[in-house]
Amino acid sequence: MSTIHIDRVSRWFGNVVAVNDITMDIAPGVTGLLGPNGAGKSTLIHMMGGFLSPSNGTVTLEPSPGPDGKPAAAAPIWRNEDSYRHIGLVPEREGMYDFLTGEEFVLANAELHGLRDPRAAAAEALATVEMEHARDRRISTYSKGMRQRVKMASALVHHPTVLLLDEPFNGMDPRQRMHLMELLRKMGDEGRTVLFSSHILEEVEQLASHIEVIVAGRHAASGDFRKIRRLMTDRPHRYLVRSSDDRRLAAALIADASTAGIELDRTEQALRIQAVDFTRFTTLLPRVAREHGIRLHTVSPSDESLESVFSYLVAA
Ligand SMILES: Nc1ncnc2c1ncn2[C@@H]1O[C@H](COP(=O)(O)OP(=O)(O)OP(=O)(O)O)[C@@H](O)[C@H]1O
Repeated sequence: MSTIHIDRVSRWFGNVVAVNDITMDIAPGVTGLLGPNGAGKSTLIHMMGGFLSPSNGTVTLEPSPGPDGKPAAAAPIWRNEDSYRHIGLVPEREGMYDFLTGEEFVLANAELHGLRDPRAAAAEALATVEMEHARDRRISTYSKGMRQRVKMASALVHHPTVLLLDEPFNGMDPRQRMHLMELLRKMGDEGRTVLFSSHILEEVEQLASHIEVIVAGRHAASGDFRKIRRLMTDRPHRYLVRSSDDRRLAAALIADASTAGIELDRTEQALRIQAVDFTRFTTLLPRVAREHGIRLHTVSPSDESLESVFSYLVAA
């Protein structure tokens, strides 16, 4: 069982601050790292994997106890060869050695780790991701999903206790996605520390028992899916509503506590409604319309994008 401790970590590139003073622990089991594009997920993962040095703060690995059962000392990951034995990283980048076969690619990593029987280890890792059938084909002939799986095999070849995956489901078809989810879930259940990044909430919901949210380089929220979901549904929601009588509808809705503000948008010829209690408002609106004989023409959320949800979480 390994834990990664991220302590007041920042990373900047020139004057771009990609990760800004983040503190969190990644414990055994499956953790989802959720955040919109450009949030700093890849940068954070690369620091956890020892591919990138923090500009400030420390990323340390507290490895599983050795064969004698004694807990090993926590050590910084950056430039620490020993920690690389515990970590497998599946990068998002497609840049691979296209001229190699899948097997050669995985074998190269097995050799780099100095494994006793690299060939057997590579064969086992390729079998784990169901890629034996294509092991002799060049990577240049692989589909996106196959490339993803061969990267995964390469990251798993030395049986790491920590597996880090950057946007692993990108480009996968539903079957491959399900298979990878099963695999990651199994690894989490075995007590490995699995962290994957995603900007898709539903993906994270299906797999992660614990979620860390980062936005614009900052740690925005942490908890289980229900807690994060609650933060999202409890936030003010904005709707654009068009009806047969906007003024009467506005007057009737504003009387209810679930509605925080209503304005008449003349250009859109619609009401802009801010609701504070999502569940209550969604039952209130059709009821009020029915009671007043008003027909609803359009009801559309005007800020449902993940970005706006995230910006709310950050401001909270
Ligand atoms: N090598 C680099 N040089 C300059 N800026 C960088 C570098 N790497 C990342 N950045 C910047 O740091 C910020 C965070 O990038 P990062 O790739 O970590 O985000 P992300 O959450 O993984 O996004 P995505 O999902 O789009 O990959 C972005 O503004 C990005 O442009």
